[in-house]
Amino acid sequence: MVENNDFFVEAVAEIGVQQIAVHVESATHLDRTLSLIQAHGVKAGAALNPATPLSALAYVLERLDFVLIMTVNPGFAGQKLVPATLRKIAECRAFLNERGVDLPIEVDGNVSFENIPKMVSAGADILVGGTSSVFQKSGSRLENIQQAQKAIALGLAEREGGQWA
Ligand SMILES: O=C(CO)[C@@H](O)[C@H](O)COP(=O)(O)O
Repeated sequence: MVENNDFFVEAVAEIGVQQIAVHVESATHLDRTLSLIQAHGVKAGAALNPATPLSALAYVLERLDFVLIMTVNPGFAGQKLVPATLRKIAECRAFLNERGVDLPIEVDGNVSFENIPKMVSAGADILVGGTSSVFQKSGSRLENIQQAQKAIALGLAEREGGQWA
């Protein structure tokens, strides 16, 4: 999470990223910053901290390419999942569906092998692989990715079973 968003959008877009998420908590003019991101040909997302309600998305839905639900309070790696965020992922999917909006939901924070199935089952489509999975020290990068893929498959099967429906 950064402040001075527009400065970082310019700097990060220049290095050729595919998507940028801006925190609604640090955006003075969220709609303007999302437009700025898209003007660089980059996908624009709105990030919500764990305690920020989904209603913060209501008037930027038309601008969004994805939603980012923070599942820890941003700041550093190695934190424990904030439990309410699992429910929030499912509620975000319902919030979008109710408004006829089909956007991918990204999740960031303690995306571990244990949490991935729950996150995917709840509706997460994009996972940030940090120290809890892809960069976990106990396995090689390849082993970690394979384990993450198995966890994703489990979550997708649970999602189809309709646990959160
Ligand atoms: O930056 C953040 C949280 O502030 C995250 O992107 C973490 O870095 C993800 O890593 P783990 O939660 O898996 O340690």
